[in-house]
Formats: sequence, C-alpha cells, structure tokens
Amino acid sequence: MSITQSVIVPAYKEKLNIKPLTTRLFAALGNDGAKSTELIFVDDNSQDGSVEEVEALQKQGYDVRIIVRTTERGLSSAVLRGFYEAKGDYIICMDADLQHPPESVPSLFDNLKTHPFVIGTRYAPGVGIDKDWPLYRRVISSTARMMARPLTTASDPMSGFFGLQKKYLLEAKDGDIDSKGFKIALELLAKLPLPADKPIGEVPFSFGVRTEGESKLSGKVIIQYLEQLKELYVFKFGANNLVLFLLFAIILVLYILYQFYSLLF
Ligand SMILES: Nc1nc2c(ncn2[C@@H]2O[C@H](COP(=O)(O)OP(=O)(O)O[C@H]3O[C@H](CO)[C@@H](O)[C@H](O)[C@@H]3O)[C@@H](O)[C@H]2O)c(=O)[nH]1
Repeated sequence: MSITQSVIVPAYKEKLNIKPLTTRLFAALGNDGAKSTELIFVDDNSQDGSVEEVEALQKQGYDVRIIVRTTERGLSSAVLRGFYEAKGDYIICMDADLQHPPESVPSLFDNLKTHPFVIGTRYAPGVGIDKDWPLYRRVISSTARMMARPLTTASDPMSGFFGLQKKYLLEAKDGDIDSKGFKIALELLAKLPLPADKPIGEVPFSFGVRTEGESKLSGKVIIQYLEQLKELYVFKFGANNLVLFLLFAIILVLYILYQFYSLLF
C-alpha cells in the first residue's frame, strides 16, 4: 500500500513524548490507516535522545522518521520543511506534546478528503481549552484569535492542529509563505490559494495538558505573532487600510496587558 497520508510533528526537546505519540497515533489509525500513513518529526537538533527514540520505533516496524535540522530553528519553518518532504497528498500537523490527541487524527484525515483545509478547533460546543490555563494565557489567546478574525473564517486559526491537501501548498506562489511566525496555520489560511466555494473543515477537540517537556511559548513569541499579523494584514488588505490602524491600536492594548502581567508575576 502506498503512502497517501502524512503526519508532521515539529519537535524541540520532546524525547519523552515521541514514543507515546507514535504508538497512540498508529493505534488510532487502525490497520489500513497505518499502512497508508507516515509520521515525520522535524527536530531542531535537540540532542536529547529523540533520534534514538525514533530509531527504536522504526525497529518495531512503525513508519516514522525524524528530520534533524542543524542550521535552522523555528516552529513554522520546521512544519513547512515536513510538509515539503511529506509523501502524502493529505497532511496533518500536530504538536509533539500530546495536547493534540492522536485519537482525533483519523477524523481530521476524513474531513480533509472533502475540504481543502481542516482545523482542529478548541472553540466548539463540548470541547475547550485546559481549565487550568491561567487568566493571562486565556486573555492572550482570545485577543490573538480576535485579531486574526479579518484574515480567515476558521474558528481557531491559532491552532497548531490542522491539515491540508498538499496540492494547495504546491500552488502557492514562490516566496509567499513566510516561515518566521509561530502561527503557521494562520499564515497558510491567509495566503494559500484555497478555493472560495469550499469551506474550511473543522474538527472539535479538547486541548490536553502537557505532562512532559516544556512549552516554548514566551514573550518573544507574542511579539513575533504581532509582526506576523501586521504582515498578513498588509498581504490581504494592502498597506493603507483602516484595519491596519485598528490592528495597531489593539496591539498597543495587548502590549500594555502583557507588560502589566510581567510586572505582577
Ligand atoms: N522543530 C521545532 N519545533 C518547535 C520549535 N518550537 C516549538 N516546537 C514544537 O512545536 C510544538 C508546539 O510548541 P509548544 O511550545 O508546545 O507550543 P505551546 O506553547 O503549547 O502552544 C500551543 O498552543 C498554540 C495555541 O495556543 C498552538 O498554536 C501551538 O501549535 C501549540 O499547540 C511542540 O511540539 C514543540 O516541540 C522549534 O523552534 N523547532
């Protein structure tokens, strides 16, 4: 059976999550799904034993490999590298830390058969984000989501759990997709030539809790997001737009909130 589906996982210092993610993913895919699916970790030279972990899984027969980048660093560029190396026509991206349940991957692949792009969404009835998220993270997350509203109809464009049909990536103009920001799904939703008459697929999922390793979210990532938003607004609406002005007003408020938080904790 040939590979038609690829799962791409950006990973930095995620050794302890590699085995549970791989075994849970292939179990969820079932026999037939597993035969047509490859799993690719894109690691930025973590040097924490992730490579050996993947080699051990290969010996057990899993179709898994790890790309180790030594000269590049960053979540979005890692995801894009995996996308371009993927053999499948249908590609899913997910985090390594098991906050994105591997058991939801088959639903995302199913959805992708009839939609050009699918988002795993935390904003749907019955699902949600971790109840233990501190207030500041909820505020940042909902503000970030609100600011992306004019760029896409997707309910959760901040999600790192998403998929696309590879042909749309290949149809993008050279140099359009920028891999600097942290929010690669938003970048792709705003810039790919997706057909206007087909909706974005949405699959609800509950955002899990990271139990191993650490989040790489930091103040720097927030600033990167704001820079990315500015670039996407200009791409979509042109430079001289009122929306851009509003964006900067919101950026200012967010920045003040962030400073306020830093002072308190
Ligand atoms: N290769 C590589 N991988 C990276 C890098 N930075 C982060 N990653 C990987 O990217 C995934 C997400 O990083 P986290 O650090 O776990 O992100 P988070 O703060 O938990 O953010 C989550 O929530 C966001 C929405 O609020 C999501 O957009 C994001 O994808 C992630 O799910 C993890 O698998 C992590 O190892 C990097 O520089 N290089």
